Order: sequence, then structure tokens, then C-alpha cells
Amino acid sequence: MKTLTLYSASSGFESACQLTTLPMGHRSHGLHGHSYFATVRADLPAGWAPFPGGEVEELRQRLEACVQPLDHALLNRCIEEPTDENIARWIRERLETEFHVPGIQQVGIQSMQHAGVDLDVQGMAHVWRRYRFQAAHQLPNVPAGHKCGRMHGHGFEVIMHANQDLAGATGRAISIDYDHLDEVWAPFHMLLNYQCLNQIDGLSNPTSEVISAWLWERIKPLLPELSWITVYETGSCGANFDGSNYRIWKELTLDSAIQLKRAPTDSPLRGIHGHTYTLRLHLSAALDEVMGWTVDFGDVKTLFDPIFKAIDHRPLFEIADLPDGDTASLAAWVLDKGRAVLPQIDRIDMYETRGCGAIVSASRDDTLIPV
Ligand SMILES: Nc1nc2c(c(=O)[nH]1)N=C([C@H](O)[C@H](O)COP(=O)(O)OP(=O)(O)OP(=O)(O)O)CN2
Repeated sequence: MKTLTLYSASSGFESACQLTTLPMGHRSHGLHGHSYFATVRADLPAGWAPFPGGEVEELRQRLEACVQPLDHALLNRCIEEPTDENIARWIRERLETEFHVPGIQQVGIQSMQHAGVDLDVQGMAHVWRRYRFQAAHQLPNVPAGHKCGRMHGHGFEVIMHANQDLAGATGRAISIDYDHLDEVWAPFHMLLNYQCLNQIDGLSNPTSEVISAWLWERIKPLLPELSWITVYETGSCGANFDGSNYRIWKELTLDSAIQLKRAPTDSPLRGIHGHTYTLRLHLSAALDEVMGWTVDFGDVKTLFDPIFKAIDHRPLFEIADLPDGDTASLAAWVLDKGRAVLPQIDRIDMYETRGCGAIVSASRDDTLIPV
């Protein structure tokens, strides 16, 4: 199977800024500050890192050096109008030209816990913002005894992703801002928060997939730039919908020991060390119209469980058919084993720390997935 591997790295910085093109009186017009979080994903060629398996650490160090002038600084001294989008563009430009990072597929800036911008490979900016609502639901068509057949509740989260480069079509003078997303979301919060979802028109079978499509149908006419709706049912699972395709994910954490066998003998990465990994399984499948889902999150967990047990709380360097302990090798191994039991798995994200790791995708033309 031909796969695409993207290496991912992240770096935080604390900065002050001022957005002077926003109207006087807007809370971001004046001097204020953020704890920013930058991420980069790159399709790196063989031989780029000092040793095979060292890509994530090398990318992390270059990103950290790239954003260093922004840390504890006034961003306006480096970037004319430091919106999240402009900061992301500044970082990408410097990574390419001064830090020699090839194959950049995505640069993200998160300026708040619940908002940010992702630049895609074509340089298009996708603004995202996360919202929460508290609601009950029950899935009426699940087999008898399935826990989701009982009335229960969740703190649901929704991410709206909007492709800012489509904003010209709406006639707004400036591209999408977070305030506009808030205005669009406000009536949906009123409709969904503190409700039993089954009682809402169109949500008689309120799975994550159905909720994401229900929101898409209602929000897209109000926000033509909408590119994805993401619904988090719990902190570890949910669904994305882009108007035609459903995707779901299930996230697991594993605590494992590794060694990077190809690291130089004097590198600490060569010795036994470990991580609490975040492993995200992405699946793509058609919607089962009766069940209202693609694949049951519960089935994903059950079918994947033997693989999970083989890598959680284990010395991964003892797995005979795992060539090395770097996250790209590990993600490729999980993709291979995972697809044997769940062919709908089409991508594995494996992070050793927040934002640092590898993404291995079964599709060569992986699009920006907003999770
Ligand atoms: N594809 C879908 N599968 C399931 C959905 C759904 O909307 N789409 N919904 C449910 C249930 O409503 C349930 O609340 C969520 O199930 P589960 O993944 O088991 O979630 P947990 O957080 O309880 O999982 P743990 O990993 O055990 O914490 C079921 N399936």
C-alpha cells in the first residue's frame, strides 16, 4: 500500500499584538496578548533530518527557532497586521526560506483555546472556532443492550471550519473573523443547549454524523465559506462532514517505551525512553441510513483493542515487525494492522507530545482534516 507520511511539529509563544484595521472599540484593536500555539505539517524527503527517524525532533527545533523572534515580543514589530492568518503566513514563509523546510502541507496558528487558522497546501486560510453545548440523546436504532440506546447526555463540541479565501463571494469587506462565526453559531446554541436532541426536528436519530450533517445543511446557506463541520460527541470521538463525505475518528492514549534504533550512539533518543502517545484513528465510510452512523465508535474500539493491547504499556522496540520506534514508523505499523481489521481506517495520527508526531495516510492526496 502506498501511503503519505506527514511529519508534524509544534511550538508555543507568548506575544502581544494590536489589530489596527479592526474598528476602534473592538476588543482586539487595542494592545492585548495571547499564548499562541503554532503547528506545521510537512512531507519531508528522505535524508532531510540528521538521521532517519529524527524528522519530528528536527522539524520541532526549526519551528521553535523560526517563532523565537515572536516570543515575549510585540508581533506588530515583525508582522504588519498580526492576525492569526498573517502570523501563519509569516511562519510558513520563514520556514521555507530561512529554515529550509520543504514540502509544507499545513501551518496552523491557535491564538485561543477554542479558535485558530489553518493554512492549507494551496495557501488557503481555514478559520476555525469551537463551540460547546450540553444536551441529552438516545440512539433509537441500536441493537438491544447497546449503551447508546439508553437516554444519556454529553458535553458536545462543534468546530466550524470556514475557508476564508471563499469570503469574497459573500461581499464582506474583510475576510471571515471569529465574531462572524459567533454570530452564525448563536441561534444554534439556543436551539441545542440544554435540550434533548431527539425532540428536535431532523434529529430523531442524533448520532455525531447526523448532527454534523444537520448543522451543515442549516449553516452552509448562512456561511458559504463553511468547509467542515466537526462534532465531538465525547473528548475522544466524533465526526466530520464536508457536505458530501463523512469521516469519524476515535482517539486513544498509549503509554509505551521506545528506542530510535537509527539515532547516533550518543543521542538520548537511541536509548530506552517513552511517551504518552495520542493515537487518532480516522475512518471514512458511507453513512448507514438506518443506524445513522458510518462505523460504531464502540465497534472501532472493540476491533482495534487487540492492536491497542499489543502497543500500550509495552516496550515497542521488542515488536519484531516494527522497523523503528519513531512516530512515523509506529503510525505506519498501526495503519497496516488497523486496516486488516477495520478497512475503513484511512489515516493514523500518532503524537508523542502535543502537535509533535506523524500522520500516515492511505490516500496520497490527503486533504486538510480539521481534527
Ligand atoms: N459512528 C458513531 N458511533 C457511535 C455514536 C455515533 O454518534 N456515531 N454514538 C454512540 C453513543 O452515543 C456513545 O455515547 C458514544 O460511544 P463511545 O465511543 O463508546 O464513547 P465513550 O466516550 O463512552 O467511549 P470510551 O472510549 O469508552 O470512553 C456510540 N457509537
